[in-house]
Amino acid sequence: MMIIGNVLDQHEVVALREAAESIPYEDGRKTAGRYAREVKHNTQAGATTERDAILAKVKKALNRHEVFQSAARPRHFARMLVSRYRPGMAYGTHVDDPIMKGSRTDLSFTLFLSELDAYEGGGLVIEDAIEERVLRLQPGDLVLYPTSALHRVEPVSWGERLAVVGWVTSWVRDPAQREILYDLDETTRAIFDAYGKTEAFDRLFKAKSNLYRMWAEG
Ligand SMILES: O=C(O)CCC(=O)C(=O)O
Ligand SMILES: [Fe+2]
Repeated sequence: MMIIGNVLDQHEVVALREAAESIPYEDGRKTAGRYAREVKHNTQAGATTERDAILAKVKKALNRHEVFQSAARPRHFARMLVSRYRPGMAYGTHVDDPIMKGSRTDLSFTLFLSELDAYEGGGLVIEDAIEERVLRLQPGDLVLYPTSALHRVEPVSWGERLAVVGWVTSWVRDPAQREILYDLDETTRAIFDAYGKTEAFDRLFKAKSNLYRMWAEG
């Protein structure tokens, strides 16, 4: 699990939030699986060109974001939604579908759009083996988490919570392998910054690239 700050800058967040405020929403149960449907009480933007323009901007921001790329290694986005919670809405404990629109879902993300003082409640709660984490992030910040995790959205008691949620099919399916590649990205960058493109750098970068190729699926 990872929090990635400033995926959108303040200017971009305001523009996307305003766009998200003025499009039509429909019952979120439309895209929920058999059991998740029982506990999903929210709305999501219907398929309009305005919604698609919002999602395209988010996709572009994620594709140019080095940390997101290094952590998620997206092959593509299986699905993206603009979601809206108003008072009384919540999404109870569930797991997301393993396959969406014919693609395996490896990682889920929530990109928060609303100001923290624009709603009460609405924390994203993610369970791991040891504890539950409650996340309520600043607009423009994103949490990336394994799609395998149980999670929920706490009831919104006041205001409005807007977010873009999405699912990534990763080139590298195994989280342990993704972590090794992420560490090697960080290390190669640090060695390059400190010593430049030395022979040792070339050898390390070659090893990283070869591991990536070995593990990449598709
Ligand atoms: O809105 C969120 O933070 C997560 C929503 C969610 O779990 C889902 O749409 O499957
Ligand atoms: Fe979910």
